[in-house]
Amino acid sequence: MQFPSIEPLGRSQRIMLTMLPGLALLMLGGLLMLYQFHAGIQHTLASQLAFKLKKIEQILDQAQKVGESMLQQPSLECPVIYPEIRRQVTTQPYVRSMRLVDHAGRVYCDSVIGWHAPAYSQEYPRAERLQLWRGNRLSPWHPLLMLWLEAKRSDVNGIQVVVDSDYLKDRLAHLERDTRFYLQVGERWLDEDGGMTFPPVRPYWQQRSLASAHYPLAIVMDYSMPKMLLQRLSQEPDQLVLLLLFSCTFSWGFHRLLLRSGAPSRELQRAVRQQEFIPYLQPLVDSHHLQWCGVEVLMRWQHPLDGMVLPELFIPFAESTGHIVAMTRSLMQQTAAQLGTLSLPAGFQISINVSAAYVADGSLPVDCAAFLAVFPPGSIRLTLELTERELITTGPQTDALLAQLHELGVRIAIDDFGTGHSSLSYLQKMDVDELKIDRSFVAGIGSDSLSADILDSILQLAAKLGLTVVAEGVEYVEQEDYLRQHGAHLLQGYRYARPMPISEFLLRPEWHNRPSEPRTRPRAELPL
Ligand SMILES: Nc1nc2c(ncn2[C@@H]2O[C@H](COP(=O)(O)O[C@H]3[C@@H](O)[C@H](n4cnc5c(=O)[nH]c(N)nc54)O[C@@H]3COP(=O)(O)O)[C@@H](O)[C@H]2O)c(=O)[nH]1
Repeated sequence: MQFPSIEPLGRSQRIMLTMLPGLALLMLGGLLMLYQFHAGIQHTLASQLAFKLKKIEQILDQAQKVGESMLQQPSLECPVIYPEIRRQVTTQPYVRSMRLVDHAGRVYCDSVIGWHAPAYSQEYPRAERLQLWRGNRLSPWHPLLMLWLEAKRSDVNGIQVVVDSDYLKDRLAHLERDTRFYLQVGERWLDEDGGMTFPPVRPYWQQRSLASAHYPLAIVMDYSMPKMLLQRLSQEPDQLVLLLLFSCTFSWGFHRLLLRSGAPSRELQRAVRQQEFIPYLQPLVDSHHLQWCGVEVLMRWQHPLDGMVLPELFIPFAESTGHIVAMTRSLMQQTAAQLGTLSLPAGFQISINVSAAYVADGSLPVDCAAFLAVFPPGSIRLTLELTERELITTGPQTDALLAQLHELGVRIAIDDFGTGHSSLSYLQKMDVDELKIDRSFVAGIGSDSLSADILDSILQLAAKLGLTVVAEGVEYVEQEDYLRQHGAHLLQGYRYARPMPISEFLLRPEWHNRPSEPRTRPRAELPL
């Protein structure tokens, strides 16, 4: 027969679950950070473009001013104007040369060679406002920017004001390797190094441009956003570190929140699912040979945050809310699973505490049958300790249940016998096999005559009724001697061992039928 199975959330599942919100936060934060960096970079690029355009426009403004001042001269006859043209070219910044053009389209006056200029006006015919030249006859491979100003007068068509590309490239120059700037005039491009070239097509590089409102030119930049983002990240790692820390803290907080599911009742349900209620074993010692002959299974709560929690802190609440049934069932499953594979001494007693709620629940015989089925038939003595702490309803239903249990071979013990108000009435009304003398009576041996009298009466009563007597709380050899002499069958207490995890219990030598070290009562506690 199988126990109804409990499927707790595995450790790895729990870890995954707690990591998820942290990861989600990390991703969201990462995306936000990237968005913020992206927006910051775009803003910087836009300002750089605007700044560079402004600088180039300033150069052209200056060139225009110089050209216009020439066109306003009363006579533009070359011999007359030439000295002034030369003076302007040598004194004004940026302007490398100026050339006057007549209505026939010929350069008739050149700041470099005066009025003897042959008609080398091959760049002229298009007469565009702005032209990027590869060079001129004097310096064929040195790009020049020509600004054309129309004269609107009868003696001259206009003036070409030529700007040296060195000034322009200086304005385009940029230190960062992940961006390149170009000046675009018509179909031609001037790069940061002063070369005339198209921006190369590169994977993952993008282009952005800003056209001038005053001149037919644009500043174009190409840039690698992924590289710039990476660079930004490496320059400002603090944000990433902060985000990581924040995500970890968030995950950790969520983990704690998961463990503390709020209401105590839900906390118990969660702990049952996680199998946090684990069995501890305390040996039962045969009073005749003083050998370990059984165990009492005691519940401990292995709380993930609070550590090992003792039963008195949670059992009363679990009993009052009914959770004790699922908790005890889980304890029985774990005990059966861990002890069922061992070869236990014949008649090995396994005592389990059962609360009134479990008795009333009706599932006890099924769960006990499942427990017994794990062991070889007849190999163990399963004993259910019914505590006097809670009132167990006696009557036909309880009688039928006890009969069912007895049929299965399960024994019934009255725990903490003598402390409750109904000890004797239980004996009268219920078919009981064992009495467990409360440790307060054992503690009184040799020191408290009233306790000793009650103890004697319980022992005599049990003998008369033919019940097994277990004395709990045996700590000293004097108590042991007394109980042995007065007919207690089984002894339990710190004298032999404290409750311990099953793994530890199996390592103890006494388990292999070797007697434990005798422990004598300290002098101060010996009776006078
Ligand atoms: N319904 C259930 N009740 C349970 C379960 N497991 C435990 N309990 C009850 O909780 C009470 C406290 O139990 P615990 O802290 O485990 O204490 C047990 C022993 O450690 C203690 N003991 C044993 N020997 C000595 C000793 O020599 N000196 C000394 N001071 N204490 C000793 O006694 C407790 C065993 O009690 P009992 O069950 O009455 O035999 C306690 O009332 C448990 O019943 C559970 O699974 N379900």
